Amino acid sequence: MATSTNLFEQIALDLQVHGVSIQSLDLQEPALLALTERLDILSQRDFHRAGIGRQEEHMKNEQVRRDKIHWLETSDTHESLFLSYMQDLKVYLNRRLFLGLFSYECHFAHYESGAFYKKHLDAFKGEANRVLSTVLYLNPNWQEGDGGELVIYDPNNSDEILQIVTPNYGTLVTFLSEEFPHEVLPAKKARYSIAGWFRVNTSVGGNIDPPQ
Ligand SMILES: O=C(O)CCC(=O)C(=O)O
Ligand SMILES: [Fe+2]
Repeated sequence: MATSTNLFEQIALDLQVHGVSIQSLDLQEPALLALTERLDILSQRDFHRAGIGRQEEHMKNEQVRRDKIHWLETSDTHESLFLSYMQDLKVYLNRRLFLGLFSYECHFAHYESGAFYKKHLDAFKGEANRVLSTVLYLNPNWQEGDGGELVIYDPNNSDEILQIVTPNYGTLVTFLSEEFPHEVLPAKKARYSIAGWFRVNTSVGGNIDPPQ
């Protein structure tokens, strides 16, 4: 935790001032190295098309997003290392910004060449309990021209581009889920990332949601 304190503080400041943060992890960070190792072990069979529902939803879904995902779980030692790193970030941000973040969930995402994710919000005001979105990129040597940029739009004018982020290895993007529309431009080669969400606890009547 000690070595990541500067980064966590920087993220807290960015969020406080801008609501969005673009930083880089230390490239020797064990949690990052663990993810790289895990990606080597996972096969394409471990990835599933994101958000598949009924057949017609599947068709609609295809127009919106084309990534394939694999959820992280604490039962895997590599995945667990990253989850506990994000747990540390959660504790830090709660202390620093009083966000009341309760849980974190995340998945690997694989965008094949040609895959994209159209402009969307990760949460809707008043409805969702997703508070903070995070995206960490796992692509060494991503070149200009490889596409796959994350485009973040102005919350007050969703046609106005705020930031264009190259999905470079170690880059960590954090933003307020209800505020910032964003999209992934078509990738021209395989693109890997971890997309995740911190949630608040929306328990009612003593039922804990999300479950711990
Ligand atoms: O991979 C990215 O850059 C963003 C992914 C995203 O927006 C999502 O999974 O909700
Ligand atoms: Fe998103």
